[in-house]
Amino acid sequence: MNELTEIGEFGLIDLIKQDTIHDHGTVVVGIGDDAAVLLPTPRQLQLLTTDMLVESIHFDLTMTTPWQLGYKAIAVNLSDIAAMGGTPRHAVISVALPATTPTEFIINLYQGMKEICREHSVNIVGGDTVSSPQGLVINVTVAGEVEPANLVKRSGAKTGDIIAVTGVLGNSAAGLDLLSVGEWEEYDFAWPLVTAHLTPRPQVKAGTILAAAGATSMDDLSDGLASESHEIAEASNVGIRLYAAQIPLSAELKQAAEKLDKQALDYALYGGEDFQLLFTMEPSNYEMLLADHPDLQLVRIGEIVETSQGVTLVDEEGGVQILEAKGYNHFR
Ligand SMILES: Nc1ncnc2c1ncn2[C@@H]1O[C@H](COP(=O)(O)OP(=O)(O)O)[C@@H](O)[C@H]1O
Ligand SMILES: Cc1ncc(C[n+]2csc(CCOP(=O)(O)OP(=O)(O)O)c2C)c(N)n1
Ligand SMILES: [Mg+2]
Ligand SMILES: [Mg+2]
Ligand SMILES: [Mg+2]
Repeated sequence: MNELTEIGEFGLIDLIKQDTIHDHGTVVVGIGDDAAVLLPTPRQLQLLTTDMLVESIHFDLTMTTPWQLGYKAIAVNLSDIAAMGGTPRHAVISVALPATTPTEFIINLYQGMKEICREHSVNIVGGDTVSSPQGLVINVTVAGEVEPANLVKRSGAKTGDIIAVTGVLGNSAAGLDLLSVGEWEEYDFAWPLVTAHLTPRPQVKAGTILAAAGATSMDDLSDGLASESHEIAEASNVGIRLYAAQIPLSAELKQAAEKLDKQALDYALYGGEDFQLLFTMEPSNYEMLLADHPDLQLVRIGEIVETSQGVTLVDEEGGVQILEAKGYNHFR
């Protein structure tokens, strides 16, 4: 059992099918028919999101194990459900595989996917498997649910709201740079950064707590703080003022930045793939949230201002500069 040519498409699907359903009550039909059949929770809004990972664009097989890649492919999608205040329920997974892919690779890829699905009780209810003439492509679609009152869009930020994040930023991008340079095992600061990049933890629990606490807008940080701040500013028709000194940077990121001759703050602003949540909230609600949830690593990084002020960054000396919307952008 070495290459896919030996077991074929259907043999592969049989291998994938095991351990995919956690919530039998909501899956009427899972893998094995023409479509999955799902039972939605009454009076909940249905969320549907999809993100694709393409070899050489989103991952490099010399830097990641298949298990880590599978974990991340699901994680980035759960992150988008989290950013709406929702709970992920079901996933469909499509893979385009070069025919020379070892069967072992696919098994490990799915083990990574199944691990994170187990952590979040997400059912894998279907997918598609095709051959690829060149490079591996993984597309995941996740369905989730949210109470109508807890839905958080990008568009609800109001002047006077605080803007905050759920954890440190920049680790993932620095991790990618360390992986690209190689020999990162030599540095004791590298591990949390490389881990943040290869197996990001989607902030699903935090997302539901923030939603219930009255977040007025929310977005997940896939493209970097600068870019996602602009997304919220535009969708909400507001301005945003961020304070460089308040942006949470890990000690490991600072060490890595020094080693790589880069600015730690630049990783946080423009790096992307941190998959923390960026959200806005009325200050009084935020104070209550902090008191009720010391378990969350929330950090206030700025405030919502008038639209005319645009999106700005206050530097450590108090100087105000326009924050460009640069970050990860396909095709640019
Ligand atoms: N090819 C596409 N066809 C239809 N909608 C798309 C396509 N690509 C992106 N979108 C939509 O555009 C919006 C922004 O996409 P994206 O930047 O990928 O969001 P996110 O950063 O949350 O993953 C989303 O509503 C997404 O569903
Ligand atoms: C080999 C490799 N090169 C570069 C990157 C960096 N990178 C690729 S895509 C991306 C942004 C996030 O991906 P995208 O498809 O834009 O996700 P979305 O915003 O739709 O969630 C970043 C930072 C990477 N992860 N791996
Ligand atoms: Mg997307
Ligand atoms: Mg996304
Ligand atoms: Mg993007």
